[in-house]
Amino acid sequence: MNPQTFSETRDNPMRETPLSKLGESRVLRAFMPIINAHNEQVAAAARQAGRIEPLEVGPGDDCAVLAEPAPGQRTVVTTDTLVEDQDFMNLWPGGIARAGEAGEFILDPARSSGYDVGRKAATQNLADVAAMGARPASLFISLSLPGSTPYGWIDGFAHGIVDGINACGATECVIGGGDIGDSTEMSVTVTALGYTDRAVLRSGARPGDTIALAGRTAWSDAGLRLLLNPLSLPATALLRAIAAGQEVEAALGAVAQAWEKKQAEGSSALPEGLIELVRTLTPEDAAHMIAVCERAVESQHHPVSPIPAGDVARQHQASSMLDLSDGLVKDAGRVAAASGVQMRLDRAAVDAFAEPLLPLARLLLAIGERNEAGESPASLARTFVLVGGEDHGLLATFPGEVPEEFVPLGTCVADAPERGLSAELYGAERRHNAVTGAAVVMDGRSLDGMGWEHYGASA
Ligand SMILES: Nc1ncnc2c1ncn2[C@@H]1O[C@H](COP(=O)(O)OP(=O)(O)OP(=O)(O)O)[C@@H](O)[C@H]1O
Ligand SMILES: Cc1ncc(C[n+]2csc(CCOP(=O)(O)O)c2C)c(N)n1
Ligand SMILES: [Mg+2]
Repeated sequence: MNPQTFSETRDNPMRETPLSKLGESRVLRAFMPIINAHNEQVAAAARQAGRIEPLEVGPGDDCAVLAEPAPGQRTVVTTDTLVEDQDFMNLWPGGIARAGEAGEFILDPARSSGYDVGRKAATQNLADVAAMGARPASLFISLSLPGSTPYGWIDGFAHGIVDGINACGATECVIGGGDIGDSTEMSVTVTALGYTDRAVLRSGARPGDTIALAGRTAWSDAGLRLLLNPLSLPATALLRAIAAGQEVEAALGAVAQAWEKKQAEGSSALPEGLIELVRTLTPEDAAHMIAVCERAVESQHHPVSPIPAGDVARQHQASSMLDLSDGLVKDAGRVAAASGVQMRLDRAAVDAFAEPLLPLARLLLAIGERNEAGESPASLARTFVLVGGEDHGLLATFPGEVPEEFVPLGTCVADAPERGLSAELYGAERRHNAVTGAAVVMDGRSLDGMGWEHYGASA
């Protein structure tokens, strides 16, 4: 997966040249046309639609000058940073095996390219803007990169930002400017601005509102787990061999040998669980499993947030909204805390999101993924849905009709009195509420505490 990334496949004579050999102004001279071409496209579309062009002054001066928003519009602003080895890796421990030309398997770990980082940086900031019920208007990009970074990385990054904007459907969003500077590690900070006539906050959810999700969840986390597990390489090589019709024992022999060669030291044997699993697979099963793996890794590298759904949610009177970056339970818990309600998730709806990930959960269990909730693929796939972050779907609550972009996931109920709501509001609900004081509940059990935590571990 993610084999030849954008910058690696493009014919660019400066591709391998380190930034330190080029200097800031030459880097910017090469980088800016990619940004300007995108801005020009957005401006042309605005002219054609009879809208005001978003940038009065684009990149090149001390500041950008943004066109005034329409009367009554509020400006929303957010910023987010991606750091090497915390949010992406230049070289991951695992990845998906590729087929070589002679039918052999290439067991090289995945790399995050500049293009991948650009896609992710754009999406995570656009999602925050959309989660306020706003339309993204502009991005500002700060790049801190070691001088050894090849120019191809930054060229790919610019294309990744532009493709990220387009893939998410943020059609009115321009790139207003940024900064580039030397650093010991790679880090990328994007600031995003957007406009709305009503900001949808986390604090507006009320008892009786329907909880619903637009876009994906769980996939990016499943992809992360594959990328972090070195055994994903021989495991996916086996799947490819079986999918291609190779006899299972022959495939096991060939992949075990290739994997042994690849490992300089340490244990190189294929896990028993993996051997057992692949012996049960038909070529069709293996083909399906590898397709699910590819989609998951693609979701980690290139998450796509349904940006227009943020505006739709606002128009459908969404009472609260946020993007899922840290996992359903953790992020729903933020709405619960801000709104003073309890979020009750519907098990069947959660399982419907988990179902397509079952083949990947089976594979991950076979290569040693720990699953505290039990050993079944179903419980691991459900865990991806509950704790998986970084797909940047939009989680909203609706007092009335749920727009078709959103899938219902549960209901807000009155909170326990000790968490802030009055006894009158809480009322009869208390008798049905098996877990008082919990923010997020499923099947009458508190799910609080699950999710991604910087400076901590993902539960
Ligand atoms: N260094 C900081 N200075 C000021 N405010 C901060 C700082 N770090 C975080 N915050 C604020 O804390 C809140 C939570 O930040 P966080 O980055 O978790 O946002 P989020 O939307 O929950 O996550 P994500 O950005 O992944 O969607 C935000 O309102 C943010 O503005
Ligand atoms: C190398 C590597 N390790 C771990 C992760 C997982 N991860 C990083 S940040 C985050 C939550 C959102 O963060 P923020 O709130 O800062 O947007 C998650 C789930 C990754 N992507 N890459
Ligand atoms: Mg957010």
